[in-house]
Amino acid sequence: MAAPLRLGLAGLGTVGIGVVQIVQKHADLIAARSGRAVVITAVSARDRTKNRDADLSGFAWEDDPVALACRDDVDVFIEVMGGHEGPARLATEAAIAAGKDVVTANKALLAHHGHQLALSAEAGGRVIRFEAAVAGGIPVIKALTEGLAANGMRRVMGVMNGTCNYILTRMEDAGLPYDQVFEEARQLGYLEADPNLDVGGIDAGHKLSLLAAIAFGTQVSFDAVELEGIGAISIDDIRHAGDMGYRIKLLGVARMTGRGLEQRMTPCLVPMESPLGQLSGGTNMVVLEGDSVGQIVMRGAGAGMGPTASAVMGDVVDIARGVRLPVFGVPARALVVPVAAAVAAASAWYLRMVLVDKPGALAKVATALGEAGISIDRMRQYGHSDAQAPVLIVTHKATRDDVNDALARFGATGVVVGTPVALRIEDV
Ligand SMILES: NC(=O)C1=CN([C@@H]2O[C@H](COP(=O)(O)OP(=O)(O)OC[C@H]3O[C@@H](n4cnc5c(N)ncnc54)[C@H](OP(=O)(O)O)[C@@H]3O)[C@@H](O)[C@H]2O)C=CC1
Ligand SMILES: N[C@@H](CCO)C(=O)O
Repeated sequence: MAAPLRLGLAGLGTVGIGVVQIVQKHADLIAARSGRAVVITAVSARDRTKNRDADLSGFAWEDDPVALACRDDVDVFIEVMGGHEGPARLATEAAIAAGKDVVTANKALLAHHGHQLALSAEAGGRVIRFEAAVAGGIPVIKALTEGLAANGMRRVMGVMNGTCNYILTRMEDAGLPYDQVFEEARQLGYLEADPNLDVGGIDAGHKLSLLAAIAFGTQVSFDAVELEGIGAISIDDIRHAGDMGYRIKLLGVARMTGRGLEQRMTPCLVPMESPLGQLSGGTNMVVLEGDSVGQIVMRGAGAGMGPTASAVMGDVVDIARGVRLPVFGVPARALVVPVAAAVAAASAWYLRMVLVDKPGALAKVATALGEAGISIDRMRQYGHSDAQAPVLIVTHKATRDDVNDALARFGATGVVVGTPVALRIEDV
């Protein structure tokens, strides 16, 4: 049998301890599948005295993750600390410079620095693997990079932030407002230290930018992702969307259009009976569409100790087996700089507004839509006892610019109360 593959593990939190547990529990199985033993030689975290619910006595300790990354007895540096700057970036760069392969769960690091890291790693003949960084335990990177390698990808999309999906489904199931469910999620420990990473769509946007790079052979371009969080979604929208046969999801969509690369992570309506519409709780779902394979739907745990460590160790086993692929599927130097699509493709839209209940109000709104070039598909007015009427409109296909034009025209009608809500309906 070949010499053992030696791991240096930086980060002993949720994911790091999950990695330790898998290495210890499945040492024989991993050795059999890898053709060599896989061992942890050294670890690093901030606080050496912390009780970590795992036996770490057989591992050397480094206070500094950069020192860990450079140790002679480390072949693969596993970065599960988090953060796109500071120790995660420094130690990953040091590991590559020291000739180590890298496995990371850190989507923020790769969304911001993935291209440069990939160039450095590939120049030195090293690999960076990041299955755990996108949709946790779902092996979507492997599916896209390997199983679908012979497809021209049409679209990748998905619900890739479990916390947001938990919040939206809990609002619907319990009939609770956003603020209350957000607080519940905080108490359950679901939210990132900076909750805006979750509810602002940033975490999921990081993940989408990595999928888009592989799917379309482009340099990671997180800055070009259109981001909109779930903070403005009301229980009224969830109910009304349901009345029209839809569920609201924080949905990421990436596709290459004639106008450039479209990447957006925004709240969207999807048909209730679709796989995405049926996705409840903290689960993730990724949908991959290739020109030969058609549509593939992958569903599973997007976070948590076991699922995320499973993905990290899947990458480690690949390295132990000798699998060596370019970081983003094609050599980093061949990845093209994407042109960002200035306007996303047209889609149907859900519009919710409150109208002054007086003759001709609805006609004024319909005229404004017509003037903006938007055709109405369906419309619904709710019964009401006061002088203000809630109205829902589902449009035929329109661009965001058309919708913005219509919203501006609504203001001039004098019959729309407050700010209307406009949400894209994704054709899934
Ligand atoms: N948790 C999850 O379900 C998922 C996490 N990820 C990603 O995995 C990574 C790790 O997440 P998670 O395990 O949840 O994070 P945790 O906060 O649970 O753990 C982070 C670990 O990193 C250590 N650490 C932080 N800063 C330093 C430093 N300066 N020097 C040395 N060690 C440091 C911490 O040390 P100490 O314990 O001493 O404080 C801790 O052990 C992140 O990039 C995250 O986005 C990806 C998918 C899912
Ligand atoms: N905060 C993330 C963790 C996994 O990346 C989520 O809720 O999905």
